[in-house]
Amino acid sequence: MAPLIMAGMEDAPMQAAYVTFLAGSGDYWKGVVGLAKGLRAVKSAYPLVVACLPDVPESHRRTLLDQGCIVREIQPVYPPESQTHFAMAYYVINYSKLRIWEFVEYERMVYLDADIQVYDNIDHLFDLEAGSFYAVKGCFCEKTWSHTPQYKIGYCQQCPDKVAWPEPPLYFNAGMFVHEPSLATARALLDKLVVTDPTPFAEQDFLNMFFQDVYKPIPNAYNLVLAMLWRHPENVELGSVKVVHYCAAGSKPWRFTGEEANMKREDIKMLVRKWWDIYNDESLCLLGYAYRSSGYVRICMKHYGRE
Ligand SMILES: O=c1ccn([C@@H]2O[C@H](COP(=O)(O)OP(=O)(O)O)[C@@H](O)[C@H]2O)c(=O)[nH]1
Ligand SMILES: OC[C@H]1O[C@H](O[C@@H]2[C@@H](O)[C@H](O)[C@@H](O)[C@H](O)[C@@H]2O)[C@H](O)[C@@H](O)[C@H]1O
Ligand SMILES: [Mn+2]
Repeated sequence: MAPLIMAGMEDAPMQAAYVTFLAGSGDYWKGVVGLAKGLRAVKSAYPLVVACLPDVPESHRRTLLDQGCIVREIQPVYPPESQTHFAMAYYVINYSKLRIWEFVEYERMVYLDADIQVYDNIDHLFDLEAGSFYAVKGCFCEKTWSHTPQYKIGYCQQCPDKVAWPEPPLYFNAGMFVHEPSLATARALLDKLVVTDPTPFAEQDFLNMFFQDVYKPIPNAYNLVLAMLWRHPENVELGSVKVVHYCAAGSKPWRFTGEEANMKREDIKMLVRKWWDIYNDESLCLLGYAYRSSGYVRICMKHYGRE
């Protein structure tokens, strides 16, 4: 039987949204505020959903609501007990990202880490063909990968011809990806997680394994992992980068000191300044932006003869 489609529903816009993840009472909320303002700056047509763990303070949630975010509390997801040492101890909380597959009010979501900024409109990602998992290929050259066989032989998928590696599966950075929420997928992820030993890159390793057969790489411009600037500068065209991922050690703009390795580079300092320009731009606050972009301001200015 043909699905019931109400008149006019056949061309209803797809329910889609950007989504990020916020945990703890630390300062990552500043990353989310920056991201919300950055998406407004590039005139994105989609909202930003924030999947918040219960430990995110009310004051931080209020700030995100004031920035027009849709705040959704999620319950934590923990990996099975193990002796695994994560590349970063706090990576254990990142498994909670898996909850975003439960946001089934959306057909399509673009996930962005809170330490990401969007500098060019990427709304077209929502129109990618359904059925695949889209993300940008990671890089194995940083010391954080020293536990892996590919690091030990100097293999990286960003320069696959440099050192031979027999048919490696492609591996994405899980700071940004396009996905399709589904309760069946959410269930399958959690069922698989309970029987999968944790590994150093936590949910990033797990997602790569789970979506290995449907993963489709998208260009580096959609998730510039900062280490690419010094590890594979030949693969980076800074002028055409759409999304910057401040994941290199010491590069989080809201706690930037410039002390860590590579943080005195001019391109890094420029990208951190760019992030702050957006974060500090009052015109991108929800209220200012809404009034300015609606007719409201024009009516007021006409009324007071200031148009
Ligand atoms: O204290 C924390 C640590 C991490 N995160 C979230 O988890 C994501 C992944 O952590 P992070 O970006 O630091 O990992 P990286 O990409 O730098 O390896 C962050 O972007 C945040 O969205 C958070 O909300 N609070
Ligand atoms: O929990 C594991 C994390 O793994 C990823 O971060 C890492 C990793 O990708 C390394 O490849 C890089 O060397 C490193 O810089 C980067 O921070 C994701 O960005 C993050 O969201 C999260 O999934
Ligand atoms: Mn990140």
